[in-house]
Amino acid sequence: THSETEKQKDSSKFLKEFLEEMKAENIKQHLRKFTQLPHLAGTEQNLKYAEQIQREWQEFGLDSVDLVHYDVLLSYPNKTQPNYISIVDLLGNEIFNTSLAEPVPEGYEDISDIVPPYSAFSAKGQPEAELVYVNYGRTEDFFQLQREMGINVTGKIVIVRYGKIFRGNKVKNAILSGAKGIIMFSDPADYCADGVQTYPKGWNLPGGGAQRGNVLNLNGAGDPLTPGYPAKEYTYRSKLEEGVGLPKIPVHPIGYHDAIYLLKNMGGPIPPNNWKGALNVSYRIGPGFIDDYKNFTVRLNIHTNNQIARIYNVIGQIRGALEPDRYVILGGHRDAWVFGGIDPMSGAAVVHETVRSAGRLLNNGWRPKRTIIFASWDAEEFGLQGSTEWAEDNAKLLQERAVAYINADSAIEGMYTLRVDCTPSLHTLVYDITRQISSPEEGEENISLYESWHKRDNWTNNRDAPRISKLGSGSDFEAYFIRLGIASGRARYTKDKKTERYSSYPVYHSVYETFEIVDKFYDPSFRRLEAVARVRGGLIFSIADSLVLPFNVNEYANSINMYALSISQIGERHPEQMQKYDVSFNSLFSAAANFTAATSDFHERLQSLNTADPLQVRIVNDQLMHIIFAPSSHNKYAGESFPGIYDALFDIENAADPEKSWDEVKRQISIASFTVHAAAMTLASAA
Ligand SMILES: O=C(O)CC[C@H](NS(=O)(=O)N[C@@H](CC(=O)O)C(=O)O)C(=O)O
Ligand SMILES: [Zn+2]
Ligand SMILES: [Zn+2]
Repeated sequence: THSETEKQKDSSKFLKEFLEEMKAENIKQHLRKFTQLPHLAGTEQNLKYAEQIQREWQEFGLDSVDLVHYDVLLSYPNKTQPNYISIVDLLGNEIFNTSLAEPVPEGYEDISDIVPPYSAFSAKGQPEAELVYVNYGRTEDFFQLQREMGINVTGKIVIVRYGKIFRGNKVKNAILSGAKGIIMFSDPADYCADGVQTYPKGWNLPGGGAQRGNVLNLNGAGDPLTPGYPAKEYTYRSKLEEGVGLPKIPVHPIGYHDAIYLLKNMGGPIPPNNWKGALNVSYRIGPGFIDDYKNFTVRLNIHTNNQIARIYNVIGQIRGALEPDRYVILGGHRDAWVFGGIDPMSGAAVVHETVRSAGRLLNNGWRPKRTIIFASWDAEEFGLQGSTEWAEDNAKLLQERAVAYINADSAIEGMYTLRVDCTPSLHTLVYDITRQISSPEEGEENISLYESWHKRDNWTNNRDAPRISKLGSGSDFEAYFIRLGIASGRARYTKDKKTERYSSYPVYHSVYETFEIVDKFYDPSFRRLEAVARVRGGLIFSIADSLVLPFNVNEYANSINMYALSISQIGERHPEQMQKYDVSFNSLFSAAANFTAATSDFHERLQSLNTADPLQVRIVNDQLMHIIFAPSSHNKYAGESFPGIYDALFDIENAADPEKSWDEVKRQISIASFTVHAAAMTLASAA
């Protein structure tokens, strides 16, 4: 009886109510409530928070809320044998030791169970060697050290600064270069913004602060002992030492007060200027110390234990009224290194308010067409464990039924504007939603978030719209986007990338990530978090409640053509080899052209779709469900398009066997071409 237009009107009425209901003040209370105590994955307190979230989501009115547990490999410092780094003299006497903990922020002096800074999953050991400084420890930095400076790090301990790429890639590069240990430090150049004071007077990292984090190279494996399968009680586990992605050498993080002692006495060549940080040292490369330090070396003392622990996901559901077997997922992690004031609880507080608002709407008679799943993941900091295990556990169902995944990790990393990374088919929806949300900025009450974002971060190349980036990895969407191919996205408030060059945010993964750092500096009005809640919530609502999925396949075609052009341009840098080995991108270009034709044909048919025929609508929606991408092999945080071709072309000018390397390029081009053709076929008319 209710015509489609009537239904559409109801849905947009409910969407408006849903967004209005989310309040800054509530988000502030949620954040305060869940950041008073350290809640590291695998600890009692993190289970208590899981049970509290389960209770409150039930009270908010969700249809069901369950705790789902897995037994995964985690990693903790040894409480009786703390980790530290020493400078030792010829007799092995420790003449300098790094700190064992960060100075506790005021107001938190009575808190116990603050895990000291450590590199989770580091190997145990006490290697002793000369230091070599290798900038950010990126692939290009090690190339420069070895190829231009002729310095070999075999048997040495490398010291690198945090920033630019995922720390697991730095460790992998050090191992591949033969180092027997690696130290990572936070340099003020990367973890202190100009003109800002250190916490608690400002939001910069204090000299005694350090960045915790895992140093795995999992390539999506989740639990290192049960790759590909959920870590349930019955699951077969490999031996501890055979776990996937575990580093073979000791790793440890330090702050810049300690780093100065290790760097200031180093000898060897002065580095290029772009290797220099902001400390008052020469950043000489080594190996080893000079002057009265010349007989001293450095020793890592790492006693960290890898151990299996139980983790808990909270899974809440609102059953769909029309298509209960189609899932829209909003997932963010709950486990923190310490208090998690930004990472992840600024995101978890946003999820809490989204669930509360959805529960209110359910009470007022609304029910989404498709099922909405809310997830509070555990052990994300230990390698995306909770989200990956649940994806492995439910792979079959999710492959067939999940239509979209929106991530809900930290909701703020800066005070400048919105940041969105998502699959191309979601671009149009993101712009549509942000036009319906008011800007959170002072004095911008009458303009939309879209306009505020557009003004501050316009797409640089040929496009007059707010910039949207490719998805990388480094958070819980990985298994859903990369492994299961589900359309995914993430949104948060960010810094001005044009000026603020430091990496992530200064207090990232330190004890100084408290409720206060958000309340005093990042978002005193909590309007920014309210705006992010409305973006994430608006996406979930629209995808769950629309008749035809709001995915724009033409956006997809534009991106595929752009990616094909840019990957071919990397190949074209070597015209003679391409000629010699008969390498061509034509098959990729014609696949992209075929895909473009299929998407515009599909878009045409969509205009004349008989929306009153549920079967026709279902067929079209199923075609809209599936997509292609992967994290960069050199930086897990970065997204790479046509990653197979990109990796085959990487550094090919230095290939040991050019014919073999160019042959691999040809193989990867054909795989990519097939994948694009397959995507085109899913869109072809089902008749
Ligand atoms: O193991 C992984 O893949 C990532 C784990 C963990 N991710 S996280 O710090 O919670 N997420 C961060 C990662 C990042 O800085 O981009 C974020 O999304 O802001 C990390 O980067 O140490
Ligand atoms: Zn984190
Ligand atoms: Zn996080």
